[in-house]
Amino acid sequence: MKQERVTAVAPAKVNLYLHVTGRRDDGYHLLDSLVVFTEFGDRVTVSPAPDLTLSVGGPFAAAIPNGGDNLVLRAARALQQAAGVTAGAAIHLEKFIPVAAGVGGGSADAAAVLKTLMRLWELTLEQGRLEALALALGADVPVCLESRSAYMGGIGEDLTAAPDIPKLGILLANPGIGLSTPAVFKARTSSFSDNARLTPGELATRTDFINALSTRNNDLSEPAVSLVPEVGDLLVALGRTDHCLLARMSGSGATCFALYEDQAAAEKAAESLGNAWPDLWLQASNIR
Ligand SMILES: C[C@@](CO)(OP(=O)(O)O)[C@H](O)COP(=O)(O)OP(=O)(O)OC[C@H]1O[C@@H](n2ccc(N)nc2=O)[C@H](O)[C@@H]1O
Ligand SMILES: Nc1ncnc2c1ncn2[C@@H]1O[C@H](COP(=O)(O)OP(=O)(O)O)[C@@H](O)[C@H]1O
Repeated sequence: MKQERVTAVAPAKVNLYLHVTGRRDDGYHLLDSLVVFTEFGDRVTVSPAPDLTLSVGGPFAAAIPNGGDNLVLRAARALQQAAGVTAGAAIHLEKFIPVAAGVGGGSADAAAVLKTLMRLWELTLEQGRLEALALALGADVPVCLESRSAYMGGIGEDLTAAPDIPKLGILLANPGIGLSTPAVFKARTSSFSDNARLTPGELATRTDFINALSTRNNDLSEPAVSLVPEVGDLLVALGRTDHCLLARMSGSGATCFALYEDQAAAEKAAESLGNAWPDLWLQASNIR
């Protein structure tokens, strides 16, 4: 039956650890990261229409381009071309994820629009072609297609599903300052790190998992703090919230996260942190 309207959540991405393990000749960096997704995210809706159009709503609508530069329209056009589609679509994006924030908002939107348009246009695209199309849109788009916990290698295209990870609540916190991904990679001064995938034993219990994560890093937080010192203050503040298990920056920042036993503890932490730091953007959720 022809789809009238297809909706999907575009979940925020979090790098629980991120090691920079090398650099390619073209300047892209090789990564080793455990990537997870939150229950919180943007929302993408596509409906039949003769042309491709985009409308954007939600709290961060004004922070993204609403024309052809928007990743959502770039993704839709790339899919149209790859599959030889002549139909259009009216795309509506509700933007709840902060922008240029290290939580993959644009990548999640691009992945969600690929998935929803494939259903709307009743397309089957070979998985390898879809993944190549996703990677051409951004290094984080392939992992967002699955939106499941995964180890990410290469520049983002080498994905391995992660075993089940213990249930955890998460608090996302953003100081309201955008950080450019290339600028953060460029500001790195330290040497390359090793790959550091977790062993099955390190995933056995929540305590084992948190201990294991504590021995890994986000190699981009040092350069991010050098560019935006507020990120360092935020990490200290998150680490001091009641029952915080781990506080760290995600991706190239500036969003930081803290892990808790459940969402209720994350919500309590959000309340106390919000009182102390009123212009902070805060969102409690669970890891999916
Ligand atoms: C750092 C990460 C970690 O998950 O997340 P974010 O901070 O963006 O959320 C990602 O690798 C980002 O992915 P994404 O944001 O899609 O990157 P792209 O648009 O492809 O690349 C933007 C720029 O970042 C740098 N870049 C990106 C990925 C990578 N593996 N090495 C790099 O050096 C390059 O300078 C590139 O020109
Ligand atoms: N739909 C979109 N959502 C977010 N950012 C977008 C979108 N389309 C284009 N952009 C641009 O992509 C850049 C990266 O944004 P984002 O994906 O939020 O960053 P990050 O990967 O660091 O979380 C920003 O400069 C933004 O203007």
